[in-house]
Amino acid sequence: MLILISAIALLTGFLLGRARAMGRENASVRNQMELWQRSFEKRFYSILEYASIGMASVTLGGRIIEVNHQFSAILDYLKEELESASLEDICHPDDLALNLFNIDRLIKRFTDACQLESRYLTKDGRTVWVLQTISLLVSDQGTPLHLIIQIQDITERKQHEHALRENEYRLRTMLDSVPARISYWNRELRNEFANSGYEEWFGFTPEQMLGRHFREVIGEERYQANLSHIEAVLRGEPQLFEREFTDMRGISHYAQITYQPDISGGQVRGFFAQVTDITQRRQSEQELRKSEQLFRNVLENAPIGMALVALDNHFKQVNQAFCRISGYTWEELMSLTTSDITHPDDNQSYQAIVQRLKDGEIDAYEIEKRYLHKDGTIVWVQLTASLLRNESGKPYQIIKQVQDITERKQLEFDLERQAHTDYLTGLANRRHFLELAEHELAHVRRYGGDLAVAMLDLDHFKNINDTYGHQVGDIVLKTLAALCHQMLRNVDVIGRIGGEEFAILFPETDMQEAHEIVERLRIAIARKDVPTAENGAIRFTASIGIAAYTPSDTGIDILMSRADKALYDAKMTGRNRVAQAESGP
Ligand SMILES: Nc1nc2c(ncn2[C@@H]2O[C@H](COP(=O)(O)OP(=O)(O)OP(=O)(O)O)[C@@H](O)[C@H]2O)c(=O)[nH]1
Repeated sequence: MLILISAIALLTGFLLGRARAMGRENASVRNQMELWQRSFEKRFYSILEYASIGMASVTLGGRIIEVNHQFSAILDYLKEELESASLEDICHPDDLALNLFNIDRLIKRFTDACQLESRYLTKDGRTVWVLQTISLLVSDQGTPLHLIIQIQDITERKQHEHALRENEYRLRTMLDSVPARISYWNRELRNEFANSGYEEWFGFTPEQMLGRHFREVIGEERYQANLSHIEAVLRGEPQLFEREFTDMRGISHYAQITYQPDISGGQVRGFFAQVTDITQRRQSEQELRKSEQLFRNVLENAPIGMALVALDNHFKQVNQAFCRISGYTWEELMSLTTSDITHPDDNQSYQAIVQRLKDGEIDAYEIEKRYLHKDGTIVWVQLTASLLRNESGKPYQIIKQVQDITERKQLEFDLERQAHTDYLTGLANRRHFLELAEHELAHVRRYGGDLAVAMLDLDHFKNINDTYGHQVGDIVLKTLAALCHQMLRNVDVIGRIGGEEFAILFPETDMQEAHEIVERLRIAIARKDVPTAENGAIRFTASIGIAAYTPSDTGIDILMSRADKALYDAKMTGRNRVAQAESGP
């Protein structure tokens, strides 16, 4: 009501003042005025009471005298509750001081009214943002009477503004944390946005970038270099290119640049620029290329064969040395697998070890194996294989290094043969014969079966030597070896165990069979002509003792010594004959 009265008082005061000034102050006018005053009173009362703006009449000391409906509605109070409250009760504590300061300025007449956004508290403590106008009501004499406070609820707008600011803040924080320079340029090439990345390279903060021309930011030279891309993006064509450049600190970078047009309604309004530092990527790409080149060079020029093989055994890459070793061309090998060139006898064991590698049981292996050269010959190789894994540790290829060791292998075989063989006759030497015989005896003792041994000694060999010479004696020895080879089975082992002493091992043979065989051999020997240069053909004979295995032959020496005894008997009973050993030691 006081607001109303105050407003009417102001208005009637104004009208009466005007009437006085016009010199027409008389009773009828005064009456008329009072009528107006009453009429206004009624109309303003309803207008102000139900105005959409909250209004309050407040004493100069801050006590609320009267509020309209909207004022109490905004603050969620009953009108009566507010009319006994003070400004301190409803102002937000953080805004109270400013409000009191402004009221003080009004009272001191430094200003007529003050408008500001301020926070109030509702009855239940909620914060309400209002647009607040405070004005001072003064008497005719100019004495301050009351304060009139008008408030408009702007909480929703403030919340939107706050949300917008939050979003902007988040977006900028996000864009500032992106490891790239991001900016927006309008058609006039003036900057409208830039993240903080530009400062490091070009020396401009995002704020300093705003409104600057593209040329000014990146410099004339770079601007000219990029002009064709700028023109293209302004035609609506997205751009992607790379540039090497030095930043303001003298550090050189390799950058990938994208320009994305901002098109609206078919018109290019501007473009987004994104500059990504790809220096490290470029360096690692270059290093990778270098190491790949190096690897290729090493592979190609390596003196040993090298091959990259897929897990399905297909060749993926081979060098010249590998082609030489295998006899196949690069193209041929690319359609072959390692099994295709592996000797069939080695393939099974080879595949087994490759499988262990693929299964991750082992990371590398080294073996000697046989390849089949394209021309069908056997190539012995020493092969070293290592598993290659991808970045996630999964096996994906095998790298193989292959050395041709055929010559070395041949030498080894020759040496081994020499170590086992009698140089004159080519038969097994004493040591090797004993090894084989011992092995055979162990087999029989374990699994059962027959085994016989014959000891053979040339008769009066000394006479042959003495009569025809040592050379003829050698020929006789070789002739005997050849005859044995000719007449005995492949499984029989023949050894020269002394000067003119020989031993023959007959696996799976009993005494009777052995006897028949050596008897035939004895006859053949006796009938064999040995041609000599000076004396025509000569003949020689041999005495043979045989022993068949019995369980009491616990070692080959026992079995052989029984055969030796029989040989002695054969010698003693006239030579050129076969004698059987008694069974048992
Ligand atoms: N030509 C030649 N003679 C050898 C070789 N090794 C041993 N002899 C000879 O073989 C002869 C063996 O003679 P003896 O042990 O007396 O036996 P033998 O003359 O055959 O008489 P019996 O065995 O009793 O029939 C010796 O004269 C040896 O020099 C050899 O490699 N070449």
